[in-house]
Amino acid sequence: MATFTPSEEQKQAINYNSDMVIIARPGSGKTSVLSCKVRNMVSELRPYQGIIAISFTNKASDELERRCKVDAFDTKASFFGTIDDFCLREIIYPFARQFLSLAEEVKTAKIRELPGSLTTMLPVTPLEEGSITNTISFLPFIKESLAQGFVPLEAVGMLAYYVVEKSIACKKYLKARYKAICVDEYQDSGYFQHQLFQTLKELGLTAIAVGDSDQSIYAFAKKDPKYLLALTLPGSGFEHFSITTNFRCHPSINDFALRLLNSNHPIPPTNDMRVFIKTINGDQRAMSQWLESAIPHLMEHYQVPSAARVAILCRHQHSARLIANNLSLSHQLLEDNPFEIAPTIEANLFSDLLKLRYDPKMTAESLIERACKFNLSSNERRKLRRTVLSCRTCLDSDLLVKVFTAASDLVGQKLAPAAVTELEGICADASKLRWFQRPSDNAVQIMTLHKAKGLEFELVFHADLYDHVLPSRIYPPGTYGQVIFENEIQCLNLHYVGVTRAVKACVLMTSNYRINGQNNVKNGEPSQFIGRNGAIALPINW
Ligand SMILES: Nc1ncnc2c1ncn2[C@@H]1O[C@H](COP(=O)(O)OP(=O)(O)OP(=O)(O)O)[C@@H](O)[C@H]1O
Repeated sequence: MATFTPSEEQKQAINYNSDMVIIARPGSGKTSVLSCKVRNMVSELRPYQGIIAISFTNKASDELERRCKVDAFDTKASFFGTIDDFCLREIIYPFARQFLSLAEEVKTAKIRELPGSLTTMLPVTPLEEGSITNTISFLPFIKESLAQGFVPLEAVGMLAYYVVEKSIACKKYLKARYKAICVDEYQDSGYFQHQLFQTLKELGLTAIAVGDSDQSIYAFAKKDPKYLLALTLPGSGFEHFSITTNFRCHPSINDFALRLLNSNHPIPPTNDMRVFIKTINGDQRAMSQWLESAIPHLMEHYQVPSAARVAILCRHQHSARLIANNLSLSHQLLEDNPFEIAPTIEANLFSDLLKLRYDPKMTAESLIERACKFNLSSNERRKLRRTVLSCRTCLDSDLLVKVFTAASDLVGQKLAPAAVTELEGICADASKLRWFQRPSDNAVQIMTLHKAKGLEFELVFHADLYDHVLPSRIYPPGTYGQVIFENEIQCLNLHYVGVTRAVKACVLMTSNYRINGQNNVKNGEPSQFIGRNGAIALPINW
């Protein structure tokens, strides 16, 4: 923290001590601001109290936690994790039993994994359209799922809100234990997350929301920036702050990105333009060939010290895989592992324990804290630490048993055997274990734009800039011949997120052919976003 000297805007946001909403542009230091705020607030608390710090992904949460704990700072009984983690660990598991009958062993499951006898109980209205007023119609399904030992993942928010509303003990606990709630990436909040946030504020917790509606990219999952915007309206009860200076990107990248969103954003003349465009003759495979020489060349030119600071970002996973398969430079392709696709409590624990095996910087203590094991005797704590650390030191042949045992001990109950099916497959396959290893210093990072959210790289190659891909199109009946984009603003936000990941230079990439998700070769027409609002990238002709 010693190296962080806040700007005036950042200082104002750090020093304000009540309910607030911070609109933070890309690279404007929201993680730095949030960690400062958390540390300031925690200093005033008793040892058994803490702050709820919610991030969108475990990766973002780890980063916030790491920054808060710099110099062995004691964050007391604070909670760092995702909203689903919080709902399950702090609300549903401890309090739902008070008035709902739960099976002895309960595990989270996606609706598609539930037995048909349960899913037939779902009402016609999809769960994503659940609200306070129609919760009652979902209750028979939720109650029966719990009785049979399942918490339906899609209903976690609804159930948590229902439990908080019904349980006085839960309200008292949350009020006594936590003094504030900070939610990062609020633009990607859903309905019940927003309701819960407001309820915690009404309970007396200081409520802090941070986000940027221009980085909203999860509308397909029913997340909506309208909840963030509602907090900025007069009368919302939230003081509104903005932090606008982009400390990450070269000024020419920042101006280019802002011009994409706003046709009036001025672009000052520069002889050091850092947004480029390369049109490849061929498809994604030819793109890989060009990248073979372009990456080392631009790394040298911009003095990028390691290939891990270089990213190739794609709209779709199949494109990322295609580029990776044809790139002989050392690279790491970030793929969705099954634990990320269905982030149950068990899945998160397995994932963390496997990461701990390969990452010497991760501590057993951080996993114990994440599991909210605060009331252990020093003997119990030592024993648990040993069990967790055995996942790092054991032989490959013992990995499955060690991870399963450590996860069960962290949860405090033996996990259901069904939870280990994925784990078995992963522990037995060296190529799958690579998902959990830290990126090597000399591997170019290849991932989707969604995965790049919240990350930064010195050099970014932003691929998939094709018509039909970014933006994608829809063809409603009776609109033959018309060009209709599918959620153009979300597509634009995704492009904006991609460009603003770059610190030193960003290369936009398109090609005259493209291979689609069905492996068919199509004509590659350039994306409508290229040149949008007069944001002109410098062509690369070599
Ligand atoms: N006051 C400051 N002075 C100099 N550098 C800063 C300052 N604040 C933040 N930074 C740097 O700017 C970069 C972006 O900060 P951070 O990662 O916190 O941004 P962010 O707002 O979380 O970004 P995004 O929303 O795009 O993910 C980091 O490298 C950080 O160290």
